[in-house]
Amino acid sequence: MTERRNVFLIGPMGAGKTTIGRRLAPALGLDFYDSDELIISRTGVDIATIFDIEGESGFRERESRVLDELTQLDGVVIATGGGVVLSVENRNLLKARGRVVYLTVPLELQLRRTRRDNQRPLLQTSNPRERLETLQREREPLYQSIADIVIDTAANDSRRLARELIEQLSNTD
Ligand SMILES: Nc1ncnc2c1ncn2[C@@H]1O[C@H](COP(=O)(O)OP(=O)(O)OP(=O)(O)O)[C@@H](O)[C@H]1O
Ligand SMILES: O=C(O)C1=C[C@@H](O)[C@@H](O)[C@H](O)C1
Ligand SMILES: [Mg+2]
Repeated sequence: MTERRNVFLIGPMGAGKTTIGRRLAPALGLDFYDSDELIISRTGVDIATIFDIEGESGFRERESRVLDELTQLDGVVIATGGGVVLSVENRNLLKARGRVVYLTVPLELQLRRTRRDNQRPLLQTSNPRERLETLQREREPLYQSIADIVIDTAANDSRRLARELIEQLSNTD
């Protein structure tokens, strides 16, 4: 078990990692970071552009560097990218340096939540439903393998979800 106060939010696109992390951090008196947003602000371009120029592997390298840096802090909530669990090094860092919260979301809701913006290059396909299903099949065991807490976000109210999460975190101190 980690000595750090850190909380790491993992889960697929549209699970609400960014949305809930923003609420959770001030409520816990911790600082909030979003790894996707940090990558965007450091490179000065959006994630789709990074995928275009460097491929997914270039993005994954950036993501691993940012994750290593952020998880060395103490007292942070980090909203990770949906694919962060693909690398065993990332999974080990997350497991060792904080408590890991896996946010789950049913497919229909996930589709609805991700439909609005086109910033997610992996969903720029003719069949986003199939893509989300495939990604989830591949990643579900990886999310589960490092999760300390699993929360279903289908209740659809981020304020209540943040409260529920604070409760669960205090029970697993
Ligand atoms: N609990 C919720 N209730 C209603 N809407 C939500 C909830 N959580 C997230 N949303 C909405 O779903 C969309 C996606 O949420 P968010 O960006 O937080 O997901 P994410 O897990 O960070 O995804 P990504 O991995 O792509 O960064 C946003 O428009 C957000 O407002
Ligand atoms: O699920 C994924 O692989 C991704 C999720 C987003 O958070 C971003 O990190 C990027 O669009 C890739
Ligand atoms: Mg996010």
